[in-house]
Amino acid sequence: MEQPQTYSPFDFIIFGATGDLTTRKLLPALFYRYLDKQIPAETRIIGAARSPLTDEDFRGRARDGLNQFIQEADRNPEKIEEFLTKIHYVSLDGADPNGKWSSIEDLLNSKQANPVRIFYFATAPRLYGDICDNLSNKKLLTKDTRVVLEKPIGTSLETAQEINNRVGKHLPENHIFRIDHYLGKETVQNILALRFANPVFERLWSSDSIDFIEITAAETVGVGKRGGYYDGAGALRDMVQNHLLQVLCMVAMDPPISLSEDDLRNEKLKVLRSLKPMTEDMIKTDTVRGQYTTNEQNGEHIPGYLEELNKDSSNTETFVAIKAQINTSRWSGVPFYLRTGKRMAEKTSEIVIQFKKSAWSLFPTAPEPNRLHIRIQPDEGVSLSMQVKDPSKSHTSLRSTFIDIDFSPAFHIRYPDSYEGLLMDAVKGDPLLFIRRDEVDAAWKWIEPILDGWARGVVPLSQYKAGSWGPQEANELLAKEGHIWHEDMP
Ligand SMILES: NC(=O)C1=CN([C@@H]2O[C@H](COP(=O)(O)OP(=O)(O)OC[C@H]3O[C@@H](n4cnc5c(N)ncnc54)[C@H](OP(=O)(O)O)[C@@H]3O)[C@@H](O)[C@H]2O)C=CC1
Ligand SMILES: O=C1O[C@H](COP(=O)(O)O)[C@@H](O)[C@H](O)[C@H]1O
Repeated sequence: MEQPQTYSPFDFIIFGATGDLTTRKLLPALFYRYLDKQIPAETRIIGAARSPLTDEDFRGRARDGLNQFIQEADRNPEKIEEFLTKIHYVSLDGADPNGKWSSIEDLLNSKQANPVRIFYFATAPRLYGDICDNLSNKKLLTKDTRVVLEKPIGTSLETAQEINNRVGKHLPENHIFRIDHYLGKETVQNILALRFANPVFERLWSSDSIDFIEITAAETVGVGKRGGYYDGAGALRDMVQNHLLQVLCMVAMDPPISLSEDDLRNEKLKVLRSLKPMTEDMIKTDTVRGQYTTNEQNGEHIPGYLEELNKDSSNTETFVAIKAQINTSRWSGVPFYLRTGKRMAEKTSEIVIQFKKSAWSLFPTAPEPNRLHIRIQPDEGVSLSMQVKDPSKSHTSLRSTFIDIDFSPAFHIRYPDSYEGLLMDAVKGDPLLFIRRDEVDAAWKWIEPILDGWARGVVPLSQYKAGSWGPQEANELLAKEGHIWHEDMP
C-alpha cells in the first residue's frame, strides 16, 4: 500500500494574507492537509499584509474563513483551533524597503525557524519584483527558499518578462513556482492517464479521428469584490492566457518522454509555440467577447457586470470564445474551441472531444459521432457517448447512450481542492505541475495580438444575459463550421 507522504516542518509565508485568495483557498487547503497529517507540528504559517492586525485578529479572520470555506462535515472546532496555533501575522508593506521587515526577520531568524521556506505571493503581480528585492536585501532568501507566484504573471508579454526578470535576479528558475491552479485539478492531471495509459484513446487522438475539441470553463459567479482587479484584466487575461491554455496543452501535447518536470513542460511548450498566430482577420472571425447584463431568473434579480462594478460603462470582457488552431501534423484542421465566462448558466469546466462521423453507414440513419466528455468540475468524471441498438425498435434503429464514470463515488475519496496538492508540491520542491518561464512567454505571445486587436476595436463587445450560456455570437462561431457547444452530458 502507498505510504502517506510526509514532510519536514516548513515556514509558509503568505504575502496578501488578508485577501480573497488566502481566505477562500490557501488557508482551507493548508487546513485540509493538516487534517491529512501532512503539516508537521513545528510548521508555521505566517500571514503578511499591510493591514494592522495582531496574531489574534488574524487567527479570528482565519477561523471565520475556515468555517465558511471548508465543508460543513470537516468543521471540527478542536482541529481548527489546533491549526490556528500554527498561524502568525506580520503587518508589513512587502513593496516598501523601509517597511517593518524586522517583524518577519525576527520570526524567520528565530530558533523556531524551519529550513524550508515558502514565500507565497498572493498579491497583485506588479508587487512581486519589489517583494523579492526586499526579501533578498534582508537576506531572507535561503538555499531552501521557494517562491510561489500567482497568475496572471503580468498583463502582457513585456510586463511578464519584467516580473520574471526581477524575480529571476534573486532566485534560480527551479526555486520559482508559478502556480496555475487548473493543473492542481485531479481531472486535468487525469488527462495524462486517460490519454497515455489507454492506447484505445491515444491511437485515436489526432485529426485522423477527431473532428473538433471544446474546452469550457463556465462560472455562475460574477466578479463580486474583485471588480477592481477584474475590470483591468478581463476574461482573456484572467482565464484564457493561463488556465484554458494549460488545459489545451494537456489535451494536445505529444507524449512526453518521461514524467520529469522538464519533459512534460517541453511538450506543453511545443503546443503553445504551435498555436497558429492570430491575424487581424482571424481575430475578427474566430474570437468573441461578451459582457453579462442584468437578468431576472425565477423571481431573482441577477446583477449585470456594470451594476456589480457600480460603473456606467466598461469595455472589459467577462466572456470569451475563441477558435484556436494548432499547426502540427497531429492537429492540422482540428479546431479547438475555448470558452470561458462569468455569470453563465452553470458552474462547469469540461473538455469535449468530438470524434469524426463514419463516412459510411450500415444503418438507415447515420450514427451520431462518438463524444468523449472529460468533466473537470464539478462531478469529476468521464463519459463516452455511444450508439447502441434501440431495444424498443426494429433491429436497424440506433439510440445514443453513454458509458459514464463518476470518479468520486467510484474511488470513495474526497476530491481535494486544486490548491491542496500544489501547495504541498511547492513545499516538497516538485515543479512538475508549475509553469516554466518559457511557457508564460509563449502563452502571452499568442494572446497579445488578440488583446491588441480587441483594443483597436476589431471585435465588438457583445452582451449576454447573466445566467445564460453567453452571447449568440459564440454559437455562431461554431455554427459556421457545422459544430455546436455541448453543454450537457451526451
Ligand atoms: N481570488 C482568486 O480567486 C484568485 C486570485 N488569484 C491571484 O492571487 C492574487 C491575489 O488575489 P486576491 O486575493 O483576489 O486579491 P485581494 O485584492 O483580495 O488581496 C490582495 C492582498 O494583498 C495585500 N497587499 C496589497 N498590497 C500589499 C503590499 N504592498 N504588501 C503586502 N500585502 C499587500 C492586501 O492586503 P492589505 O491591503 O492589508 O495590504 C490583500 O491581503 C492575485 O495575483 C490574483 O490574480 C489567482 C487565482 C484566483
Ligand atoms: O484564476 C481564477 O480562477 C477562478 C475560477 O477557478 P475555478 O477553480 O473555480 O474554476 C476565477 O473565478 C477567477 O476569476 C480567476 O482569477
